[in-house]
Amino acid sequence: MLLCHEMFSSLQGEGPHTGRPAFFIRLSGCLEPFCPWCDTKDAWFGGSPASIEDIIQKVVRESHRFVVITGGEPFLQWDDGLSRLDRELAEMKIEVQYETSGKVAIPQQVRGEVICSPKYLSGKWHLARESMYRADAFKFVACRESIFFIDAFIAEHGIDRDRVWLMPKGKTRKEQTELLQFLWEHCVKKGYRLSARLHILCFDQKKGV
Ligand SMILES: Nc1nc2[nH]cc(C(=O)O)c2c(=O)[nH]1
Ligand code: SF4
Ligand SMILES: [Mg+2]
Repeated sequence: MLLCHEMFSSLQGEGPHTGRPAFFIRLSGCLEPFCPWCDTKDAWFGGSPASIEDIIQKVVRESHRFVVITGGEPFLQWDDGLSRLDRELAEMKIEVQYETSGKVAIPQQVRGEVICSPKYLSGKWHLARESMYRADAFKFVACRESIFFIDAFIAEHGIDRDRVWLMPKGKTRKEQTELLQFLWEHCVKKGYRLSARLHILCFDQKKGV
């Protein structure tokens, strides 16, 4: 069983697969330190139990070949069923992408693609050491105030810049658009990539998209 906050079909709004149709599984539960800008606070606690069979049936019914597993922090439930879901979707040749903060160690044996979005809070980064080695790409929620710390983190860890996406901080279309030009100019300077949060540009503050 997995504790699930919501499941929905939408477009992947963030990172390397932006614009791609996807089935989203938002698992419940996150851990401290919580991010004040979090747009999924409702997923921090609680959730409804869903069996792996039910989840797979939903993916099949919606005919999706691409599944995004997010949260909350999805890897909190790795040993409670997520490892089985990961294996079964891989066996069905359904592509899986994880969205994680990396605050809990990303399991080294995970088969899906892992997009890690490290969090800078109270003057430090909150990333498990193992997460650094397993992440396939890094996505940073950025704004004018945090850009210095993000650059320093990327340089310190020698992260390949082709694996770095900057994404504007902000829950509304207005906040997003105000940052895009600044972030793009910074990406050009540093050799990073830019990601909008396309679902917010498309749907603004609508839930479940
Ligand atoms: N459309 C859409 N794309 C997303 N990519 C990552 C999301 C997330 O909440 O982790 C997300 C989300 O919530 N919606
Ligand atoms: S790690 Fe993600 S889900 Fe958890 S509080 Fe931060 S933004 Fe929200
Ligand atoms: Mg989201």
